[in-house]
Amino acid sequence: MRHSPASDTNRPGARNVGALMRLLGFTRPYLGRLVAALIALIVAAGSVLAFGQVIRVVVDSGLGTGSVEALNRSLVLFLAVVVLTAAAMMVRSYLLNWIGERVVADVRKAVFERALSLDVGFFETTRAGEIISRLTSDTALLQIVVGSTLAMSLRTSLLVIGGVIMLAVTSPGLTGLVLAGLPVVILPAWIIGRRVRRLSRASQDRIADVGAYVDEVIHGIRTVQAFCHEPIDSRRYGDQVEAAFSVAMRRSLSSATLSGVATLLTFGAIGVVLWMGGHQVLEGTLSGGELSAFLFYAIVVAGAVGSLSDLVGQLLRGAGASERLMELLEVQPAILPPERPQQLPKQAQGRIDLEGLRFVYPSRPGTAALDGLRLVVEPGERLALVGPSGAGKSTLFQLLLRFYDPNIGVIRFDGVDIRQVDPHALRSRIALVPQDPVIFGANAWENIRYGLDSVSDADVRKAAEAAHAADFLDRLPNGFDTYLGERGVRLSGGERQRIAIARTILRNPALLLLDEATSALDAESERLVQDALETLMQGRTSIVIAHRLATVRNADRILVIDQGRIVASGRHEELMREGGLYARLASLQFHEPESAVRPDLRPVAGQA
Ligand SMILES: Nc1ncnc2c1ncn2[C@@H]1O[C@H](COP(=O)(O)OP(=O)(O)OP(=O)(O)O)[C@@H](O)[C@H]1O
Repeated sequence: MRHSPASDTNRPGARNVGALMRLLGFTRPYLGRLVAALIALIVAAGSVLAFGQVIRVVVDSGLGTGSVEALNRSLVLFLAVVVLTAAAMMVRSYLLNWIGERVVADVRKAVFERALSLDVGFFETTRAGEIISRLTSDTALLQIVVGSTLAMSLRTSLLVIGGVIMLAVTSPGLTGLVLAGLPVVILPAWIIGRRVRRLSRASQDRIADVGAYVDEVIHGIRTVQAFCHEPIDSRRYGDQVEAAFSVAMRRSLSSATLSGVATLLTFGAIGVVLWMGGHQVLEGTLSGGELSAFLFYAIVVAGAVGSLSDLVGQLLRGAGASERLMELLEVQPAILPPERPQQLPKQAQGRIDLEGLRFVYPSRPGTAALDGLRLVVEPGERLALVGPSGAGKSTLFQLLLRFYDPNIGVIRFDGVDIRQVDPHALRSRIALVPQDPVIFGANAWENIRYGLDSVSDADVRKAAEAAHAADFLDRLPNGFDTYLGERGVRLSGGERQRIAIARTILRNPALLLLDEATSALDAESERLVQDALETLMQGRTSIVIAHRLATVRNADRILVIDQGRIVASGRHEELMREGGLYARLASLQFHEPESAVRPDLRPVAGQA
């Protein structure tokens, strides 16, 4: 099942509630703590309600009888209830927060693990930012919902129900009055509350816009400065900040109005109760203690009802967030290991067999990226792929690594259909050196080792030496310990390639997939990279997307690919003699001094 992620987190409804229920499934391992937390929650809510009775006792028995001893006794009772309430609240708060944090940690790990297991096709249709926002802001929202909102809603509901019962017990007459007047208090608060919620959401969205803009500008700072784009960015950013400010101010105004109106109505209503209750006390139909208790319950219920609408809003937001997360958890990878994976031969050879391969990218159903490819690559063979842009060369690499499965045809690696093999087993025998290798935010040791934790420092150094990377790494401020990557030392194109080559040497793959850099390196760097590649290719099968004359000259065989088909194959000299597409491409593509290409094959105006 493939999902295209929903972006609306606030849509209430059955699916949201369902997602929230699935989220609750994550609390199952912590059932014991959950039950303890619920007990603490009920005790805390109960003891808050008990306060009303304690107040009644203090007023009627303590103050009303005029006995010091009775007052002392009632205060001891008061203290006992205070201690019980405080202890229950503490336990509730700790346990629920613990569960909230735990569930969020578990959800984060589960979602990340799922994201890592998905096929590359998924990442083509889903923006990285979308997944990151799910892992960070959605899980943060969940933490609040699981750790507090759910509990607060339960507690508030208990308080409302319990409070109304206690009101009725204390004075049925006054309760009827309060219930009749309740809509007058709740309705305006509810209407303004909705507006506040809508504006908070809008304000969050504006802030997210501001964040996204900063991210884009900072990442592209070189382009921004090179094009003197600063004043424009500054102005656009300023506009966005002002937009965020203006929404925030509208929200603040509504929320200030809400608290003013709520205070006015609640206390006004309490004034009315006090006035009517006071009359009943004067008439002797109600005791002072009962009136105090009644007021206490009225305040508790009013406060609880007031916060319920907020809590429901938060719950819905949390439900939206959990829906987004659960959706990601349910995506099934398109590339899965078979149930009973076949083993590759123990001794890797690096033989490849492509049989009638046809592949269409799911997002481009109209055109075949590869069409009827038939090919055998012998162990140790050096194959160069040449073809115009968009011919399907990188696509072939993607299929060999089983990032996609072909629509028709079979790929065999050392005689075994790669669909019958665990993708990890297959990929551990293949190494890809991309055009622009990724350098991670770690030191050189980690960058070269990249997951092969058992490899010793001495072996890492040996690999770096073979890749001609040791010299420049040693010259860095802290040698191999220097932090590389985006926030560390920036490396030149040739240096990055040599690190990638060292990384590959350590892996000792049977098949090497190499996408040569299109950008020309300076002569010295070029020689070092070529030299390192030469070492790397010794004794393994290699398929190279060729952009260098030296590569095609040294290749055992060159395949010319055009529009997903093999249109010619042979050695450099043969293909040059044939003329045709290869000769034309050779003159255009290979980064070599002009004199290295036959003069008659230099691009002719209009021919490209
Ligand atoms: N992920 C993708 N989704 C849809 N179409 C794709 C995808 N990747 C490549 N294509 C299309 O498939 C065709 C073959 O692309 P491919 O990247 O294999 O070409 P290439 O020979 O490697 O080109 P270049 O030398 O420019 O890298 C092109 O038409 C390209 O637009």
